[in-house]
Amino acid sequence: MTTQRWIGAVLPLEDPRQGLRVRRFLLAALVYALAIAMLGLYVRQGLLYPHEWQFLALIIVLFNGVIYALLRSGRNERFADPSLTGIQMILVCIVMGLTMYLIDSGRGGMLLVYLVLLMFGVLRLNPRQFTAVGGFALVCYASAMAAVWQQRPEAFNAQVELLHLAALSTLVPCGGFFASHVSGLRRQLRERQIELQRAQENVHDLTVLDSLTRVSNRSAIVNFLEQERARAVRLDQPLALVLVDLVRFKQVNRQFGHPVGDELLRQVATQLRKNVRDIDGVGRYGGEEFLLVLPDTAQTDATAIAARVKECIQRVRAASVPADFVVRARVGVAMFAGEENIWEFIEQARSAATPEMES
Ligand SMILES: Nc1nc2c(ncn2[C@@H]2O[C@H](COP(=O)(O)OP(=O)(O)OP(=O)(O)O)[C@@H](O)[C@H]2O)c(=O)[nH]1
Repeated sequence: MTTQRWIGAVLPLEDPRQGLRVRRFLLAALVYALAIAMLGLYVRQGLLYPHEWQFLALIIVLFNGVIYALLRSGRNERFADPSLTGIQMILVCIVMGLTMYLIDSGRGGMLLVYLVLLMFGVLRLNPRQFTAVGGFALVCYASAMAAVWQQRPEAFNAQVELLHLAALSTLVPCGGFFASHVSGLRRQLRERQIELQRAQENVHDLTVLDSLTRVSNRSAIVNFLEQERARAVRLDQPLALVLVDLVRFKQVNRQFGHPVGDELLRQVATQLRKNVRDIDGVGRYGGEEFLLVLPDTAQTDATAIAARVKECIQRVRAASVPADFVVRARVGVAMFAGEENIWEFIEQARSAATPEMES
C-alpha cells in the first residue's frame, strides 16, 4: 500500500470537513495514548494494579473506537454536532473520574493529561457548552474523590485533593473565556466566508451579465449559443434562434433622453426573460439587439414565441413617455440546419428580421 492509500484508509480525504474532524480526533487519541503510557508508569510505581490499568486502557480504546467508527462511517452527520466534541468531552470526564478513583496518589500528573483533552472542547464548544462540560468534569472528579475517601481513606489526601479541585474550578471559567474567544473567531470567519462568496457571485455576475438589463452579456450569450449548437449536433435536436432588434431606437433616445432609453431596454429584457423557459438563453447581443437561444425547440414553437415577444414589447411603457408611444421591434427566427457556424446562424436570424416583419 502506498503512503497515500494508507492515509486515505485512515482519513476521509474525499470530504475535507470530515477529514478535519478525524484529524482532530486522532490528535486527541494521541493524548489518550500518552495517558495510557503514563498510567503504565503508575503501575510500575505500584500506584495502580495491572488489571486496573488494563481496564482503563480497554475503556479508552473502546470509547475512541466507537467515536472513530462514527466519524469514519459518516454516522456522525446525524448528530446535532457532527464533530461529536460534546460527547468526546463527556467521555474524557468519565475516564478521568475512573482514573482518579483507581490510582492511589500522584493524581495531579494525570489530571494535567485529562485537562489537555478537555482543552479540545475550546475549539468547538460555545462558552455555555464548555462551562457545562467543565461543571461535569468537576462533578466526576469530586465524585471520584468522595468514593476514594469512603472506600480507601488511606489513599485520600484531603489537602491535596482540595487543591486539585480548586485548580480544576479555576480552569473551567478560563476555558469558557477561551471558548467564547474561539467561537467569536469562528463566527467572524463564517461571516467573512459569506462575504467572500457574495463577492465571488458579484464578480461572476459582472463577467456574464449585462449591467443594464441583467440578461446575459454578449460573450455569455455567444458562449451559450456555441454550447447549444454543439449539443444540437450531438443529440440531433432542433435549435432555434430569435433575434430581436428594437426599431429606430436612436430616435427614442433623441426624443425622450438616454435614461428613458435605458429604462425601455431594461423592460424589454424583462419581457424577453418572462416569455421563455429557464433553460433558454436571453442575452443582449448589441446596443438594442437581443438574442433568444431556444434549445430543443421546433420552428412552429419558435415562431409563436417570436410573435408573443413582439407583442409584449409593444406593451412596454416607461414614465415620461406618452401612453400612445409604442416600442417596436423586428424579430427574426432561424432554425439550426446542422452545418452553419454560430455567426452564420446569427446572420440568418438577422436576415429573417425583415422590415415586413416590423410591428
Ligand atoms: N439608451 C440607450 N441607448 C442605447 C444603448 N445602447 C445602444 N443604444 C442606442 O441604440 C441606438 C441604435 O442605433 P441604430 O443602430 O442606428 O439603430 P436604430 O436607431 O434602432 O435603427 P434601426 O435598427 O435601423 O431601426 C443608438 O442610438 C444607440 O445610442 C443603451 O445602453 N442605452
